[in-house]
Amino acid sequence: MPEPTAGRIREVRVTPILICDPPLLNLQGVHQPTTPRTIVEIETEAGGVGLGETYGDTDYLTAIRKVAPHLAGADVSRPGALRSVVDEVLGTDETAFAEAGTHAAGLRGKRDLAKLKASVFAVFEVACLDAWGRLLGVPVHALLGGRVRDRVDYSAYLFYKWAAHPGAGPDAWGGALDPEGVVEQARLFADRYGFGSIKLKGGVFDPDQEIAAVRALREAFPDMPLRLDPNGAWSAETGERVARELTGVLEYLEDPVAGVGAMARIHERTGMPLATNMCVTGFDEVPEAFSRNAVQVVLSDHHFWGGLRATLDLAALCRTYGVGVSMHSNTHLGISLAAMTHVAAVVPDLHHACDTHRPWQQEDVVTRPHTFEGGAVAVSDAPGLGIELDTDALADLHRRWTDSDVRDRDDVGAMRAVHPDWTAPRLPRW
Ligand SMILES: O=C([O-])C(=O)C[C@H](O)[C@@H](O)C(=O)[O-]
Ligand SMILES: [Mg+2]
Repeated sequence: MPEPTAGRIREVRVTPILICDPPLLNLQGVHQPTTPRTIVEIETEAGGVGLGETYGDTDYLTAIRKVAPHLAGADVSRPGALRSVVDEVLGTDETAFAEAGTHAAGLRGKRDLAKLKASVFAVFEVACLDAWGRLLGVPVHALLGGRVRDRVDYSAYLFYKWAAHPGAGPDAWGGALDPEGVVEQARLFADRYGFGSIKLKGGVFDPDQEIAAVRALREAFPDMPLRLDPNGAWSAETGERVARELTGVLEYLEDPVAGVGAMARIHERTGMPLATNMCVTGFDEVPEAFSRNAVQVVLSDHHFWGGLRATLDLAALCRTYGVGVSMHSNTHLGISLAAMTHVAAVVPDLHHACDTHRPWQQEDVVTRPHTFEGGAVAVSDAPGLGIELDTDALADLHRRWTDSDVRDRDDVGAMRAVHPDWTAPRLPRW
C-alpha cells in the first residue's frame, strides 16, 4: 500500500498546446490549421504524475488555470472532493463562458457556467484517476468498476473536406466534396483502421446531396451501420423529410434539428432513432428530453458531462429509461482517447461504436499513440490510463501555441480564408 500522504497533490501543471487539424467542414465553416487543447499534469507527493486533456479555448484555459493552484494538498484518491473546489473557485460568474447559447465553433449544445464547471472538473478528475491508478498499480477502468470488454469499438468519422488548407500542401486524406469523395474517404478509414461503422458529418451541403452521399456509402458498405449528423442545421420539415428518406438506411440520425420539441416530433412521426450531443449535454436537460422521447441515443462525452464517474451516471440513467448511450468526440489526442476508452470499457450496455476524431491527428503527446485494429482500441490493463507523456512533444506543441496568436477554435473565421464574406449560418439553414 502507498504511504497515506503519497496521493497528495504537490503540483498541477497546465499546458496549452496547438495541434494541427485538417480542413474538415461542418455547419459553421471549417476547422482551422491548428486548434487549441489543454494538457493537465497532476504531480503527487510520491512523485507520480496523472494526465488529463481537454479543450484549450480561452474560457476553458482561464478557468482551469484559475482552479489549478487550489488543488495543492488535495488527495488524488478522492477526486469527487475536487468538485466543490471547482464550484467555489469559479463562483457564480455566469459570464465566465464568453458567449451564451450554442457557440459558433463548439457545436455541442448549451453553454453555461454549470457546463464550464463540469468541464473543468472533468480534466482534473481524469488526471487524479490516472495518478491514483499509477500509485495503486491498477488501471483506471478498475477504479471505475472494472472493464466489461477488452476492446472499444470506434466509428469512422467522415467529414466533407478540402484537399488542403489554403496555401498548404495536400494532406494524407485528399478532398471529399461529393458522394464519390465521401466513399473514397470511407475506404481509407476502413483500410487503415478497420472501422466497422461510419458517421458522416453533415450540415455542409444541401440535404439532398448529403442523402446521396449516405446512399453511396450504403451501396459501397452494405453491412455497415451508418449515421449522419448535420448539427441541428435543418428545419423541422427538412429533418422529417430526411428522416423518412433514410429510415432503414441509418442506424440513427444525429441532431437533425435544434431543440427537444422538434427532435421529439421527428421521432414520433418517422420512428427514426435520433441521437444527440446538442440538445442533451447536461443532467438538467435529461428529464424533459427523456419524458418527451426526444432522443433514443445520448452521445456522452466525459469532457463536458463532468468526468468519467459522471459518464457512468449518465449511462445508468439511460439504461433506466431505455435510452441508448454512445460517445461524442471533438478534435483530441491520446490522453483523451485513453480516458474515453477506459470509461467506455466499463459501460455495460454500449451498443454503438463511439465517435473519435483521433485518426485526423498526425501528432500526439503520448509516447506510444493508440492504434485502431478492426476499428477498435484495446483496453489497457497497465496502471492508470496506460499512457506516458511525451514531454518533448508537449514542449513542441506548447511552443507552437506561444508562437501563434490562435487561442480559440473558430470554424467561422477559418472559412473566411476562402469565402471572405462568410458568417455563422442562421439556423435552420435548410
Ligand atoms: O458530433 C458532433 O456534433 C461533433 O463531433 C461536433 C464537432 O464540433 C464536429 O462538428 C467537428 O469537429 O467539426
Ligand atoms: Mg453530433
